[in-house]
Amino acid sequence: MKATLRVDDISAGYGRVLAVKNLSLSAAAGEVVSILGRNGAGKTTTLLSVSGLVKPRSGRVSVDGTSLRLGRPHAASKAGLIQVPEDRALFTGLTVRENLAAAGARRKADLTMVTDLFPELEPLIGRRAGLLSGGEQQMLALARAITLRPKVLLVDEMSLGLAPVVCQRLSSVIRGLADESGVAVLLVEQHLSLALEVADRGIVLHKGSVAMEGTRAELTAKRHEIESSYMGGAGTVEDPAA
Ligand SMILES: Nc1ncnc2c1ncn2[C@@H]1O[C@H](COP(=O)(O)OP(=O)(O)OP(=O)(O)O)[C@@H](O)[C@H]1O
Repeated sequence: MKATLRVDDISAGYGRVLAVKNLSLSAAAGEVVSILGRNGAGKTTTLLSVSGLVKPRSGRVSVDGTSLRLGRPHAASKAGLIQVPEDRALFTGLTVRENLAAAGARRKADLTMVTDLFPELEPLIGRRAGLLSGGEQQMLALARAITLRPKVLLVDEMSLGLAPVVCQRLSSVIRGLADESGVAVLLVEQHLSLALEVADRGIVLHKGSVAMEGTRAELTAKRHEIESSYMGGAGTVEDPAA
């Protein structure tokens, strides 16, 4: 399968901390790839390296075979790499409609697309984002990213703090987006069963490196090992100079 997103041998970090080491991954159109691992394993840094918000020290990120200049978020989004940030980054004092407009989704077709995907948001369109529930806020954050028509959607910790039923709802939208619109998805997820349910493939990070990777079936067969060795507890990379 031809990769839409290809990440080759990237290393990235902060000061003396090397958070991601020689990491490679790919995602094809219509494929959902989960990035798993415990706190500090390097999942968010991987996404930020792809979306250009962190500049990797080395390596290559390409979309449809074209290399991107590293550390350029605007170029990354123009190339179709759209990130849903972990903290949702909504304007809480603005309405749902205004939040969408601020992201460039002003046309009627954009709003129709959002309410088709998330009918739950339709009656809330004039409500301030700060008054929405956590699940509704996450729907809005996801909707906002989708209206930018991503080739590759980068989703960070979507399920954090949300009820299981809301997580199921969000992951079914993500699955639908991949299946019906051919969007490639990189999904950072702490919730193993949710990640395995929605993903086609997954990679497990440990201390900034890929410790395991496989298809959903392969990772599901190893879920106990993943859980005991690579999820929960601290997996933070050590500062070599500390
Ligand atoms: N802004 C930063 N400055 C310095 N170190 C950082 C920064 N952000 C992350 N780190 C460190 O980089 C390493 C990887 O962090 P990262 O956030 O990528 O991991 P993660 O797997 O996404 O963890 P979490 O699930 O807690 O978000 C950790 O050691 C973390 O402490």
